[in-house]
Amino acid sequence: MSETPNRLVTAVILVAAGSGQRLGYGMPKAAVPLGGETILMHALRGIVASGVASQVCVVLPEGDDGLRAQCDAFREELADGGPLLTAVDGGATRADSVRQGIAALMDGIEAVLVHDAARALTPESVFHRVADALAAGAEAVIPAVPVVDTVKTVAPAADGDGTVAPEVVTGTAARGNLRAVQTPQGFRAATLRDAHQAARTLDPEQAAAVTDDAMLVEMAGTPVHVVRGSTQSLKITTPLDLIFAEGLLEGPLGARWVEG
Ligand SMILES: Nc1ccn([C@@H]2O[C@H](COP(=O)(O)OP(=O)(O)OP(=O)(O)O)[C@@H](O)[C@H]2O)c(=O)n1
Ligand SMILES: C[C@](O)(CO)[C@H](O)COP(=O)(O)O
Repeated sequence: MSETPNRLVTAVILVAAGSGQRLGYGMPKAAVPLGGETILMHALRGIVASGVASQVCVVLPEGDDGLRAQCDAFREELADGGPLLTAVDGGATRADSVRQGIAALMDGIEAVLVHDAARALTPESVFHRVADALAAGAEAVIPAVPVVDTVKTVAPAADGDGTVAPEVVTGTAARGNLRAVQTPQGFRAATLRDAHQAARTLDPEQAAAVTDDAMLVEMAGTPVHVVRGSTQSLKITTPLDLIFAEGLLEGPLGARWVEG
């Protein structure tokens, strides 16, 4: 029978410095209320409950005293023996915010999980699958779920066709090979550091096309392994997503639904 290898000393970088434009609440998304707490607090509690982290490094909107106070209060709430909770200011892009988190990692961290605060309801089991794959020897691990829609590529319609519709289909992706990728994304600490260091040489157009940390590791030619994600790890991006998230918390049984 195979045994689960010992987990690596792990930090979770929780990126929460986004402005939440698409949610449209007029405040940073991490501060938006969800089931009586903020999105930030749901994300933080989920990470700590998973037990994978020796350090949690929260990356906040610069100068947001309210969210920083929530982190300070949570630090007090954590029992002795809980993870070190560090709070730092974020940057202009998600990748900049991740780099701010990397700079604040404590000595001795062997693995890093980068997690979106926007995926505030991620089940503990997903953290475990990512951490266990790293412990088993992977350098990079991402959680993902199968794509349920048919996905096509498009291009602007040629002159004349635009009177009918603005775009035409150029191809249909093979759905069996497609995965919708989530967070937490896990990496050996050196692998993540090197990938983000290399990303500093990208031109602005290339940098804008980088939408997750795994892409940077892929560019370095490092294999990125895939474990099962969860539909409960939805990224709260639009007002409809927030309605779904409220529904998960306030379901008919009055309990948080957990999809392992
Ligand atoms: N400069 C940024 C941009 C994003 N993020 C974080 O990255 C995650 C994914 O980003 P997204 O869901 O796009 O959040 P926002 O940038 O806040 O959303 P929007 O694009 O609608 O403004 C979020 O947890 C967000 O807080 C961050 O830490 N720093
Ligand atoms: C990292 C991510 O959550 C993986 O799906 C996603 O790419 C973040 O995208 P966003 O546009 O920054 O929300």
